[in-house]
Amino acid sequence: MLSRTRFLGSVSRIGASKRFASTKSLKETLQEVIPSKQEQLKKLKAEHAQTVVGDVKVENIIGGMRGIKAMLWEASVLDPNEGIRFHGLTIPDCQKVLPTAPGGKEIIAESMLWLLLTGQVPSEAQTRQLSRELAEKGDLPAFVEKLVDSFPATLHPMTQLGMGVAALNHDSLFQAAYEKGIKKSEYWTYMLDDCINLIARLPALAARIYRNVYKPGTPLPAINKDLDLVGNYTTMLGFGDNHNLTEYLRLYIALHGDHEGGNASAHTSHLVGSTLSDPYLSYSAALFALAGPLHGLANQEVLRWQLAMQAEIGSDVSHEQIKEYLWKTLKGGQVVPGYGHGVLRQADPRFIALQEFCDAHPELQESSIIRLVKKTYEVAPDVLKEHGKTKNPYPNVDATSGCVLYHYGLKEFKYYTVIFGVSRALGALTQLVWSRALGLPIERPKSLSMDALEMLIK
Ligand SMILES: CC(=O)SCCNC(=O)CCNC(=O)[C@H](O)C(C)(C)COP(=O)(O)OP(=O)(O)OC[C@H]1O[C@@H](n2cnc3c(N)ncnc32)[C@H](O)[C@@H]1OP(=O)(O)O
Ligand SMILES: O=C([O-])CC(=O)C(=O)O
Repeated sequence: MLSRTRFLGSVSRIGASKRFASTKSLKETLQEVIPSKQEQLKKLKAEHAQTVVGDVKVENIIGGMRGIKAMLWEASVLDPNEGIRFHGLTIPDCQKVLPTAPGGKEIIAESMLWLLLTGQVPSEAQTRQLSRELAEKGDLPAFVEKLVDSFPATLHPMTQLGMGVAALNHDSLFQAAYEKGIKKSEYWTYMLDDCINLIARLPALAARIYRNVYKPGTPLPAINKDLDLVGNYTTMLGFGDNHNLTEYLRLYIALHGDHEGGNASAHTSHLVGSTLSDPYLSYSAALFALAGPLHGLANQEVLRWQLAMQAEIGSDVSHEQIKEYLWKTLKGGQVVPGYGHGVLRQADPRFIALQEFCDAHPELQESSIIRLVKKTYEVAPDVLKEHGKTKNPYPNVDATSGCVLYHYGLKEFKYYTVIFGVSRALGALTQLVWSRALGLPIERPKSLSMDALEMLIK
């Protein structure tokens, strides 16, 4: 198991620029950071355009492009064994240096967003300033409220979220400016404004969907200008008085924010954005990728699977009983949800961080579903190794994320991927700003038919 202590040494490697951000606003900070990144890209193009950094095998082409280094993504890089680093910072590094909410211990969305966008650790004051800006911009336009209210409660919450986000493009500043005719060098500023407006509005949209589907007729509280984004989100969901759930959601939303660029949701937003679609349309598309059970929807599937296990074999079970249940799932031709990964080859450090949250909260240690998740983790890797198919027999973040929500009373698991969707905006939208600041082109890889591939091989 990867331990938190294993990572602590890396905090000392954080560069001075990352530790001491100035008092400038987010836009001013980006204005300062962008020229050196533009210069870095110019140099890479001039000096290394023809340098080979990998080769493409037939297995990559027919295997979901796994392993091909083919995208620029600034905010985070994923190592198969160590997991994610955000601008070089591991999760424990971030837990040490990123500002939390007043009275809270967990990283908040605003400090993670600042880090992702600028590569700098924000000060407390900058974090609060961003919280206020997001709260001030958080209300939904009336027509979007009406649209969401018109959806049948039977429409999956992720479909509702994607449609709501797409409709918000009515107010896209980038699209309006593009129509007027702005210079390429100005694209990123309008992108940034759209991205901030979208992130600000996600809690109200996502909470409205929750209320409509699961708590119809209950009043949605107004946004509190003195609360952070997730504090407001939890309050609007109706769980504002549960401090531990609020803290858990802060951590959850910060950690799920970015996972480099190749994952299906981030890649989708990058692809759509590369056509100069605005951030609302780009991120709406990303949400529909996140809604697949092999990706974000796995957190709903994990809970469904763990509850079915609990119903069949009980809560107080032996390793042997869990092993048998795992084999039953595998022999039934199904995947074990929450295990395996396209890149990771060790337990996901996000999983570890969420498990540590559970270990630090006595009410979670006593929870039968959390105990079952932990016990499953003690057995599943060996079973998956013996099964011999998956390249990574270890848990990913989804193996535990939904089960904690369930324990805290947020039991409607079809809603869980919506929370992931509120989070993934941090990283996907960050890259849209950077793609425009760096002037990246439309994405258009080459495809081949099997006949064409065979000709190439000959
Ligand atoms: C936030 C996230 O998106 S994290 C991922 C969430 N998804 C899940 O937890 C769903 C379960 N896991 C999976 O389906 C896969 O591991 C994925 C989709 C995450 C990664 O897929 P791949 O990169 O193709 O995995 P890999 O190369 O290891 O797959 C090889 C084989 O092992 C199988 N396999 C992979 N993971 C599992 C698993 N958890 N249980 C059973 N079989 C598995 C694959 O289905 C594949 O079988 P096939 O050859 O019959 O097609
Ligand atoms: O990286 C991936 O492919 C899937 C994943 O864990 C994420 O997107 O958070």
